[in-house]
Amino acid sequence: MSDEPAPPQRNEAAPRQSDKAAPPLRGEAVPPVRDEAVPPLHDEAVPQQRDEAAPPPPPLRDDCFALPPGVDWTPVDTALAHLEASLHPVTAGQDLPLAEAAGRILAADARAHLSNPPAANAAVDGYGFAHAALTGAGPHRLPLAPGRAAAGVPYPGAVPEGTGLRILTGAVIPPGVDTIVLQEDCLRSAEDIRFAKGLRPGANIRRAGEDFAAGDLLLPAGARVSPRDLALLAAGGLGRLRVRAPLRVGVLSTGDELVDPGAPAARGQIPDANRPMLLAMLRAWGMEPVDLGRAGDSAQAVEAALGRGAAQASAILTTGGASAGDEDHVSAALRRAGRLQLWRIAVKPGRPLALGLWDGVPVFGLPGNPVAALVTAAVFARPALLALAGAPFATPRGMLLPAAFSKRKKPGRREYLRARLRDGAVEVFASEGSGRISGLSWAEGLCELPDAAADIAPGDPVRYIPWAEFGL
Ligand SMILES: Nc1nc2c(c(=O)[nH]1)N[C@H]1C(S)=C(S)[C@@H](COP(=O)(O)OP(=O)(O)OC[C@H]3O[C@@H](n4cnc5c(N)ncnc54)[C@H](O)[C@@H]3O)O[C@H]1N2
Ligand code: MOO
Repeated sequence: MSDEPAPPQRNEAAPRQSDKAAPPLRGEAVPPVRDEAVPPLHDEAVPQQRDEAAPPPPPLRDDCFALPPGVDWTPVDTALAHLEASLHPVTAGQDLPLAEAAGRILAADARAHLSNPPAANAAVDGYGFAHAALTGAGPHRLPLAPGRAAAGVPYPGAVPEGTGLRILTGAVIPPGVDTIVLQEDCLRSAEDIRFAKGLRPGANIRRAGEDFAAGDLLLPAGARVSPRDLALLAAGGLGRLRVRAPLRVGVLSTGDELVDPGAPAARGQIPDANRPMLLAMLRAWGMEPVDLGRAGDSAQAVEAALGRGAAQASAILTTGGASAGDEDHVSAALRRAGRLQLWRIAVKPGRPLALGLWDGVPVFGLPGNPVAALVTAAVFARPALLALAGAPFATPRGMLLPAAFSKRKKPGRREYLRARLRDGAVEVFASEGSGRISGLSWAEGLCELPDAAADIAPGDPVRYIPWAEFGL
C-alpha cells in the first residue's frame, strides 16, 4: 500500500477550481486559486509541541512529493487542457524572403504556385523514344535523332516516331518521347542504340505534378518551417512567406544564492544554471529570448522584474520561488495580484509549478531545481508558448520500449525520469534528485511514467520521449 494518497478523484457534481471550465489566461479577470493546497505551516505547530495537551506532530513521511490528504492537485492533462484552451496566438504576421523563414511559424497556409515537377522530365541519363514504336521480340534497335535534351535546355522539336533521342536527367520530355532506356542498358554506335526487351511504357519518366500540383497545400498555417520545408516551398515556386514574428519570452532567475555563470561564488552561492539553459531552449523553439537577469529573494525585486518582463515580452519564464516557502516570491506575487491560476501540478519533478498572469502576460513560475525547471519548461511551457507563438499546441510523441530498470511508482502524479536508449531498452539516470544537473547531459530524453501506480520490471514497456520531441 502506498503511504501517499492520490489526488482526490474528479467530482463532476462539485468541481474544484482546477476542474472547472478553464478560465482564460488572457482577458477577463479570473478568481485566484484558493490557497487551500497549503498545509498549516510547521512553524505554527512548533510552540504547540511544548504543550502537553497539544496533538502529536504528523508521522514522518520525509517525502516532499507526498500529497497531503484532502489537498487538490491538478493532474498534468488537466493543466495542459487548461493551457490549450486559454492560449491563443499573440504574434504579428510579417512577410519574409523564403531563405530567411527557417524556424518561423507560418501565419497563412502555403500553397504551391508550381507543380512538382512542373513538366514531365527524365529521371535518368539515357535515350528517349515512343514505346509504341518498339516492334519485334527484341533486342531493339533505334536510330538516333540528331541533338539532345538536357536539364534547362529543352529539345526544340518533336522526336520522330521510331527514333531515339539522347536525353539527360532533368530534361523536359520532348513530344514523341514517353519512355527512357538507361544508358547503361544500351550499346551505342554513332547512329543507333540497341537494348534488350522488357522495358515498360513510361519507364524512367517523372510525370508532371506527380509529387504535388499547383494549388496543393504544401504547409498549413501554424507549421514551423524546417530546412526541409524550404526545399518543398522553393520547389512550389514560393519566394516569400507570410510568417509570424518570433514570440518574445522573458527569462528571470530568482534567488539570493545565484551568481552569473563563471562569476566567483562565495560560500552559500551557486551559479545560475537555469537561465542559460532556458534562454537556449527558447532559441531552439524559434522564439526570441529576453534575458531578464536575476532577481533577489524579495517581493519588490521579483515584482519589479516581472513588470520589466511584461513590458518587453509576451510571456515570462521564471525559476525558483514557485513553492510555498518563506522566500517563494513568484507564487506569492502572482497570488497577491490575484492572478495565480494553476499551482501544484501532480508531476514529478516540478510540483510547485505556478501559472499566472502579470500585467496580462502569462507567467510560468518554474521550480528552481534545474531538472524540474527543464522538465516543466519542456512539458508545460513549450506547448503553451508555441500556442502563443501561433503554432498548434504540441504534444510530444513517445515510443513504448522495454525498460532496462525496475521501479515502483506511487499513484497520484506523472513522473518524468531522465532517460536514454541503449540496445533498444530505456535506461534511467541513477538518481531522481532534481538538483542532479549532470543527469540532464547524460540523458537523451525523458521516460514518462503514468499518473497511476506502476510496478516496472526490466522488459516492461515504458514511454520514452527523445529530446527532439520536445524541440531540444
Ligand atoms: N518543505 C518542502 N520543501 C520543498 C518542497 C516541498 O514540497 N516541501 N519541494 C521541493 C521541490 S520538489 C522543489 S522543485 C523546490 C521548489 O522550490 P522553488 O521553486 O520555490 O525553488 P527554490 O526554493 O527557489 O529553489 C530550489 C532549488 O533550486 C536551486 N535553484 C534555484 N534557482 C536556480 C538556478 N537558476 N540555477 C541553479 N539552481 C537554482 C536553489 O538554490 C534550490 O536549491 O522546493 C523543494 N523544497
Ligand atoms: O520537483 Mo522539484 O520540482 O523536484 O525539483
